[in-house]
Amino acid sequence: MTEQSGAIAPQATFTSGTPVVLSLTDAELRRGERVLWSGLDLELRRGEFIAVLGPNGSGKTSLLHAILGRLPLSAGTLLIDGRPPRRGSDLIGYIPQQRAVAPHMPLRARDLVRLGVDGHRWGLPLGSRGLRRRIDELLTEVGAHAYADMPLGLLSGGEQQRVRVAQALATDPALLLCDEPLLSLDPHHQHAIVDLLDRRRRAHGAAVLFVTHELNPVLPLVDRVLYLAGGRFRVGTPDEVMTSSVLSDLYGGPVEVVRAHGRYLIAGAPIPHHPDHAEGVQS
Ligand SMILES: Nc1ncnc2c1ncn2[C@@H]1O[C@H](COP(=O)(O)OP(=O)(O)OP(=O)(O)O)[C@@H](O)[C@H]1O
Repeated sequence: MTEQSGAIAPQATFTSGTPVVLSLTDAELRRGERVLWSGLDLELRRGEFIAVLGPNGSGKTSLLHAILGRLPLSAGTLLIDGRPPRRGSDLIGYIPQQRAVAPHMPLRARDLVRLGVDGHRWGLPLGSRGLRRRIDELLTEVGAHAYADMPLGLLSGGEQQRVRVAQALATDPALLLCDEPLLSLDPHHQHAIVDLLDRRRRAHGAAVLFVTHELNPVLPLVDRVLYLAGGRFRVGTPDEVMTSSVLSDLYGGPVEVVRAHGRYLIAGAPIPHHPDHAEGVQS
């Protein structure tokens, strides 16, 4: 059984009158012959935080790619701020899954953030002084200014992740898509990244769709959970979804969920191997 931490109750930053940023209606996504999920109805409002959980291959990253306009739905509709998705939208900030950066790669932290600032810009480019100021502001916001001129490949995983967050915030997005941003970070760095995202959500009303295998580190922020498994899904508050009966139903086998001290302890989900998990245990 694995233990996941998180003790504070989430404080809603949105109401039913808050604008909807993302809406999926009767959405289906296929990859090849396989239906990853279907019949998905989901609305995400400004300031709302949804954790996306599910075993390997259940279609979590593919959902983000559909929202980014990289993968078309096979059925249903997907709207971002009322319009169909398109690549490079200023409305979306994206923190992709971490990949190793070669130490000799000449890209500095500020270069990566610059891609976020002017890679999206349609209008007049920022003057070089304005551009530098904006990049400095973003790096300062995430506490990464000290290593602005360091090659990315020489930064630690946690430092790189801060820089990726700065890049994702560059256009002041209404929607943040985060693909396992806490992977391989120690609890201190996990907390720092979660805190950055939460501050942005509260100060700017960004909605967050957060793909993760570990719910507890973000539990204080989570308004709802979208759990994908075996081509099916459940959406609801953590207490509605993270139950033995819901997860046993989704997995088609016995799963035990215990809530203790504001944490979920889960055992028995029949998942394929994942590097971050003990066998047979799932968040
Ligand atoms: N380019 C592709 N062409 C065809 N199938 C693909 C492609 N990329 C991914 N898939 C398949 O789509 C399925 C869903 O992949 P996806 O990466 O969305 O899952 P995931 O839930 O994010 O998994 P993980 O937890 O391992 O990151 C997988 O079975 C995968 O093999």
